Amino acid sequence: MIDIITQTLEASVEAKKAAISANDQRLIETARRMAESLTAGGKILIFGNGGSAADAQHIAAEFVNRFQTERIPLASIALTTDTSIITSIGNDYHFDEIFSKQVAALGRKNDVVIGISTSGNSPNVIKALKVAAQGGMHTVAFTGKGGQAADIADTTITAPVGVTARIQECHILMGHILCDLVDRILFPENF
Ligand SMILES: O=C(CO)[C@@H](O)[C@H](O)[C@H](O)[C@H](O)COP(=O)(O)O
Ligand SMILES: [Zn+2]
Repeated sequence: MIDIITQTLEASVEAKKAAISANDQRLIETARRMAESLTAGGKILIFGNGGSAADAQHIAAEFVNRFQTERIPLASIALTTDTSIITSIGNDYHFDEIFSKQVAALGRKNDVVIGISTSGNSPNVIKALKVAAQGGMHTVAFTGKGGQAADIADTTITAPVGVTARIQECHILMGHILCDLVDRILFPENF
């Protein structure tokens, strides 16, 4: 059993190294775009399914509350939390629309919209990225190796490995890096 633990650790480390070297420039560009949107009064909308829904909520909380430096709250909403909105859309229309309807209702031009999908193919994430793009929002896909989301989003942050759990471990690392970079751009006096 200890070998499983050791192998998992090694796989996670290797996955993160591969993800960072594949996305370092895109992370900097995305952080700049997020900071620009927030400075202009925009917000960050984030969504995904399962573990990625948890990641969406986790990252949105880092912006609204704080990450590592004391600073004003930053506008971010995870579209994965309101069960009345999600169940009514899923029940009255279709589960594929649970995020896109929220983007249509809440999103504004120049907001940054982040869709997280380890497969890159979840229909509700794809649909929401499309609606965001139609609304003039900047779209970012967090995926595994790519998928349909990569064909839609303005920027795709990949985790070039095949295991969903390893992809998610890369996503939350890169999500935290974005939080840190945005804070350093917006509040340089704090560093
Ligand atoms: O967290 C895990 C697996 O580690 C699962 O809950 C996973 O998030 C779910 O199967 C999702 O439905 C997968 O969707 P996606 O990441 O492919 O868009
Ligand atoms: Zn998971």
